[in-house]
Amino acid sequence: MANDTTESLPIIAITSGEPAGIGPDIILSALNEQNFPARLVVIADPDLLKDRANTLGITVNIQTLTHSEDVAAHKQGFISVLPVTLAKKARAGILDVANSPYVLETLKKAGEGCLQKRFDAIVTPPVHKGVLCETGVHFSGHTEFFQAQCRSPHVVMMLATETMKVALVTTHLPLKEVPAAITERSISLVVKALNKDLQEKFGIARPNILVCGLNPHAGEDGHLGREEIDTIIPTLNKLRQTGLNLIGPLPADTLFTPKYLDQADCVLAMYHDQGLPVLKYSGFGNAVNITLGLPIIRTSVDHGTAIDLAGTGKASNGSLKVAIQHAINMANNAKKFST
Ligand SMILES: NC(=O)c1ccc[n+]([C@@H]2O[C@H](COP(=O)([O-])OP(=O)(O)OC[C@H]3O[C@@H](n4cnc5c(N)ncnc54)[C@H](O)[C@@H]3O)[C@@H](O)[C@H]2O)c1
Ligand SMILES: N[C@H](C(=O)O)[C@H](O)COP(=O)(O)O
Repeated sequence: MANDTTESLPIIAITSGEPAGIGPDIILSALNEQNFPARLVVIADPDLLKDRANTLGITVNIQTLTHSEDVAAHKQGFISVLPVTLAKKARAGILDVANSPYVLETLKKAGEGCLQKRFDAIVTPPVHKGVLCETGVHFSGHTEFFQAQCRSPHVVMMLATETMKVALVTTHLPLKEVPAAITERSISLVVKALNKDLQEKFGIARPNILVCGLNPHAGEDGHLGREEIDTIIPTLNKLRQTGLNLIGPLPADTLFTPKYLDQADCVLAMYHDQGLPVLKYSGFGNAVNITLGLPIIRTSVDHGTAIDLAGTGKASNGSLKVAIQHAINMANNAKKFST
């Protein structure tokens, strides 16, 4: 039975991720190596975790919960599981579309639990977008999945290391669709949501946001593209008039240098592969992915399913540990704000 101290700990739901990937491996190793100051509920098939623990030679006590509320404070070596059953036994390293509904069900349960306040936050190990799409459901990312589930008008993907934060105007969009998606509306919604969450979730009173251009050399005065002149600059100017502290748009190739980064709390990139490769180069394996603009707290790892490493014991659990700790910190902060 939970005591007073236990009850003050946030309940963090952790989904299993793609069962053929490294999600189960890193959950087992992270929860086995470290005590987290929280109540952790892993939403997964308990047999998946037991099988993978055997494969990896990890000794862990896996307890199946009937009600998520019964979860005890996390202790190294103990894993509390809210069960969801796989359609087929998962094989490490071999994707099977038959298990895609299982993956979606774990996400759905985590989101519902958070919306119903049974969980304080969600942490998501990686899913494989391709095998989820093979079911016929279009799945472009957790970000968009939870946006739809929470009916949030606009969300922001932000990845962070200890020294750098990078947020995106567009998320999982084919490159050829990016220019049309860079509009006054999309930039304004993202900048406002980003500014608000940097203040409320990260305690930055007046965030400095460094904004990338879209085109090479930020359009070179219109000779290499007009999106800066037609859309980005006028939109940033309007936003500045509301008191926001925005720098740019600057050419993305030279913006990621200390001269500019030192002045900024966060970089806003126009598209996925403009911003994330820089962040991952600087901190892959220790960064966290945070979805801003949701009514719930959701963090994730900075890497994918690494199918080549599943079941080998070679996957790093660093980013998962960071994602869990961030979720705990954000949940504790949210509790402070609400009391
Ligand atoms: N949070 C998420 O759900 C998430 C994030 C990124 C990618 N993905 C998905 O993962 C799938 C595979 O993507 P990918 O191949 O581009 O990227 P990936 O991150 O799975 O793999 C890229 C490289 O990094 C290595 N790697 C990844 N994670 C590692 C870890 N924890 N420890 C050591 N090495 C690691 C892999 O072995 C591989 O060489 C795709 O479907 C993609 O959409 C999901
Ligand atoms: N864009 C993320 C990355 O490159 O790390 C990744 O695809 C995960 O996105 P979701 O959190 O939306 O699944």
